[in-house]
Amino acid sequence: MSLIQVINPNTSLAMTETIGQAARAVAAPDTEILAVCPTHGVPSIEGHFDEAIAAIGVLEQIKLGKAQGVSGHVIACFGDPGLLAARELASGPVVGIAEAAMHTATLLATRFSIVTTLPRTLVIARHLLQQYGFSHHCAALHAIDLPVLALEDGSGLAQEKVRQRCIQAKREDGSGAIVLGCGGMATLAASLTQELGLPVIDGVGAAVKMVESLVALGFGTSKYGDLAWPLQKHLSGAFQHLN
Ligand SMILES: NC(=O)NC1=NC(=O)NC1=O
Repeated sequence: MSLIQVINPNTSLAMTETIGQAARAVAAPDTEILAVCPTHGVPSIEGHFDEAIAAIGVLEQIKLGKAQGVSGHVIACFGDPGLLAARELASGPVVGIAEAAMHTATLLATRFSIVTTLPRTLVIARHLLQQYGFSHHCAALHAIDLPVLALEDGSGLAQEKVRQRCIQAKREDGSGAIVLGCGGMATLAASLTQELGLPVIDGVGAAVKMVESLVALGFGTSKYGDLAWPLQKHLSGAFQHLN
């Protein structure tokens, strides 16, 4: 039995539920999904400032997950906030949804497009493409120009905008696959794949399967080199609980 912690780095309980649903939809029968979010922090992550705040919440959840004996962790925000810091802290594998979705797309198509939320988050996706080495695989990036939490307002407007942008990307980009650039879009992937006739990839599901595979192969995060345990220091004030 594997217990995989899926961390929504923002504090939206509705989005945590959406993300948990997407994770459970693909999890193996012997995998239990523990969908969590920080108790304090930022309600949605839409820029560098939000990512910095969210990263602390990710580290708190990693620490809690370790104490609960989880086999591995998913960081379910498309900016992969705190990913390398989380890997220093974690024993098991830690996979971010952007990284997972991009890797998956390159296994299915020679070029992919990304459809995300606000235009100001496009640069974050571009930075990740460079960091992970996928810049030359990404044909185009699109933003629906709606805030992250519009995906949870029940109107269906954001979901329809995602659908329209995916149709446009298929028509214009020459991409063979599309990556959904927000954890809150996770439950849209299967229906869009069906409708568009090409892989529309949700990073939550991709990351859950990658963590399952890494655990099944007997791998945890390397503790040799820069991802070794954090150096022992006394953390003070608001960070004492991370000691
Ligand atoms: N590009 C994004 O929309 N990133 C995200 N912000 C969140 O709060 N969750 C995401 O996945």
